[in-house]
Parts: sequence; C-alpha cells; structure tokens
Amino acid sequence: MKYISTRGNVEPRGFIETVLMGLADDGGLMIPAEIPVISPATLVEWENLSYQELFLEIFLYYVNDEIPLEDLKEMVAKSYSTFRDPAITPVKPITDKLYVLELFHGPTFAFKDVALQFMGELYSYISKKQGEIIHILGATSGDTGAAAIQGVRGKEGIRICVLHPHQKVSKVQELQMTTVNDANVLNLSVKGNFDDCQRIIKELFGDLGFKGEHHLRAINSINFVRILAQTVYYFYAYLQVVKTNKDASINFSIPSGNFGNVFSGYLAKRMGLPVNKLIIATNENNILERFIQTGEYKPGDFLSTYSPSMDIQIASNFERYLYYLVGEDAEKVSAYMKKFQDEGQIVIGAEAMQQVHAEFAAYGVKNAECLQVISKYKANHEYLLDPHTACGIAAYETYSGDNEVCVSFATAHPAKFDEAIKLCNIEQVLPAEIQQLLVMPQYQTIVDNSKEEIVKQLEAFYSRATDVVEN
Ligand SMILES: Cc1ncc(COP(=O)(O)O)c(C=O)c1O
Ligand SMILES: N[C@@H](CCOP(=O)(O)O)C(=O)O
Repeated sequence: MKYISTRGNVEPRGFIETVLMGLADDGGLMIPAEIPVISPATLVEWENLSYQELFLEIFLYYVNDEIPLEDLKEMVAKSYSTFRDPAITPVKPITDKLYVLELFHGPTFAFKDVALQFMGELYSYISKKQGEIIHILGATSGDTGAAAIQGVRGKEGIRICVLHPHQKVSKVQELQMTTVNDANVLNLSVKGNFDDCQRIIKELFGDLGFKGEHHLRAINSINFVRILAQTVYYFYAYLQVVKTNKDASINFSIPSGNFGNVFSGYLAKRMGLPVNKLIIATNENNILERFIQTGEYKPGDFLSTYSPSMDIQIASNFERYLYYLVGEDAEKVSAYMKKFQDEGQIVIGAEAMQQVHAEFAAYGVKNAECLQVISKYKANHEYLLDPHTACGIAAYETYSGDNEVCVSFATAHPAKFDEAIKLCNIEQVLPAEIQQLLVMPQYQTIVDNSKEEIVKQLEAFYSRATDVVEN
C-alpha cells in the first residue's frame, strides 16, 4: 500500500513515512493510493472478533510489511489495556431503532483515546526502532490534546506541545491537559479559537524547513493513521448491530467538527462496510450542515456552544472527502483549495451534490435543543448524554427513517461537560479520575494568537529538552 496527497505533489510513500509526514508536504492530506475492499464473506468471518483482533485485521491491509505482526499485536494490546470496558467501544441499545456506540471508555473519557492510545504506542515504536526524534505538535478544542498527552506520557524520545484556545475548553478538558507537569509536555493556551490554533500548526507544518529542523509530527486527524484507527469502531459497531437487525439499513450519526470521525466512516464505507447514511451532526458552528444543504462550503462566525469540542469552522478533513467527490482528481482539489484560501469559500455543483446527498445527511443543533435532548434521554431512558453526543442524537431523531437502525456515537463522557449537564438541572457523580483533577495545580503558558509567539515558545521548549532516543 502506498499513500499519496490529495493535492498530488508528493511522491507515493509507505505507511511509516506517511505517519511521520502528518500533513502532506504539498499542503494536502495523505490518503491511500487505493482503498482496499473487504468482501462480504470476510465481513461475516469478522463477526465474532474482539475489538483488538478486528483492529489487526483492518490495519494489516494498510501497514504493508513495515511493522511485523507480533510487534503490531503488542502495540494494540498495550493501547487498549488502558480502557475501562473490555469491549473497548461497547454498543448499547436505547430503543429498537437506536444504539449508542460508547467511545468514551479510554483514559481521558473521549473518543480520541481510541486512536491516540495507539498513536502513542506507534510513535514510541518508531522512535525506538528508527532512532527518530518525535516532537508532536497539535491543536485541540479540548479532547485531542488531553488524549494525545495521555497517549505519550512517560514515553521516551517524545515531546509534545498542544495549543488550545484560552478559556474555550471545558474545565475538565483544561485540567486533563494542564495538570500534567512532565518536562516533555508543553501546553500553550492561545488567546483565540480552535481555528486559530489549527491554522497556526498547519502553517508550521507547511514550513518544511522548520518542520524538518524540529522533527514536527502530527497527532491531529490530518494524520492518516488517526482516520484509519477510527474506522475500526465503525466495523465493530456494524458487526454487533447487524446480528439482531439483519434486514435493516444501518445509519451512523456522528457529532462532528473537524470531519475526521465522519471521514473515517466514509473510508469504512468505501472499504465495503454496508453503511446506509452517514448523518453529520454539528452544533451552531454548522459549516458542514450548510455545505450539505447548499453545496457552499464557507466558514461563518465562530460561536461558543455547550459542545465546545465541536466549535470549529474549518473542517480539516473536508479536503479528503473533496478528493473523492471530484473523482480522485488532485488537480481539481488543488484548484478548489486555492479558491478557498483566496476567496474563503468553495461551491460544489448540483450534479456532485446528488452524490453527496446519497451518502450524507446533516443537522445543526441549536444550544437550547442540545439541552432539551439531554434532559429528555435522562428522563425517558435513564441515559445521560454529553452535549456532543446529544447533537448526534438530535440529528438521528431528525433523520430516522422506516426500516432504518441508527448507531449514534457517544463521543465523550458527560463528566467532561458538567457545565452543560448542570444547566439541565441534572447532578452527576464525577468519576474518581476526573474528581481528583479538580484540586491539582495547573501548568500552562498563555500566549497571543500569533505564529511568531508559538515559534518562540517551541524553540525555547526544544532547547530545554535533553533526552536521547535509545535504540
Ligand atoms: C467530544 C467530541 N465530539 C465530536 C468531535 C468532532 O469530531 P471530528 O472533529 O472528528 O469531526 C470532537 C472533536 O473532534 C469531540 O471532541
Ligand atoms: N475536537 C477536536 C478538534 C481537533 O480534531 P482532530 O480530530 O483533528 O484532532 C479536539 O477535541 O481537539
């Protein structure tokens, strides 16, 4: 398997090179040159595999022989040994038409752990095997940063810097990142929003001299391995649900911001998973909903909502979908992305939009509706949704059809967003792991929303660091 860029100006690369490249060197995003197709017979054979076994089966289509099977197995075992549920991502029935896929049983109580526990192991493996220095640079609206820090904590040869928007993440998210006082962790709290943080890190990854000099590596969903690791739970959930819903069409409803999780579902679909519709749920930052409705992809004004992790205007992975939408034509993607940069919008024609509508539905959830859904599911089903998950459920309710079953993603545990839960007059008991954070000291540097300021911070961070990679 080789990997190429959505913009067509990167020589095909292997799996590990692709992981290390993160953002493609031509500014695009890496994707497989050809997507492997899993046959219906193979899907049946996978029906009773554990999560870890399924992960291995899927990854074997992608890693070539660059990682020996025994090493991959060991990494996968370690990655998921930290999860609190033996099923890793259990599927819970709520009604006969609705299942919730709980993706929050990892160390930081959000879906990001599923991929980032593995990426921590993978980076550590590459660092040891190849003597690679790994300097992770990431942007977060709250969950990726916490999960990435936990994923690499205590791992030799790795340093991590995470940019989060100052006072625009929940208290628990902030504490999960900033109570870590390890010498190899730097938390920068940027006076801006998530889009600013993402723009700055993309600019730094795009400066190939700076990226090479400082060995910058990505943990955001710009890195293809994040996308791939997230496809596993689509397969896992489908294989559980189909057992009792043989003739139903199966939809997935996905709380969305950066479009990484949805794109993983799209990849699963192209790999042959018989998904009916991917339902994109956003909050009031609804660029994706507006795109699906009008064909116009254009950022609006940034709004702070009860689901802060989805307070995102520019959905990074949209470019990966665009590549497939325009018939895998990298020149067209480059032209569209240039237009987006110069004019701030992309418009897709009516014919292509028919294809979009065959694959996706989208719904933007207003703040008040988000709280109503949390209250309703607590009262009617004794199930407490976090505000992101509630957006997914509201979108499912809007698009549930006859003979359709929906798997709605629970992307975070409600304890991470107690601010919103309290507004519903619901008292929850916080898990001990979260409770203990509330009294810990915090370590973070508040910085201006400027690339130059971040560069200064990074250079100081790297000059402080002294650890050596051992083979
Ligand atoms: C809890 C939660 N739900 C949903 C999302 C949106 O996922 P994506 O950015 O992959 O669209 C995020 C952030 O990514 C998140 O942290
Ligand atoms: N919601 C995310 C934003 C970053 O998304 P990613 O999937 O590209 O890492 C977060 O919680 O940080």
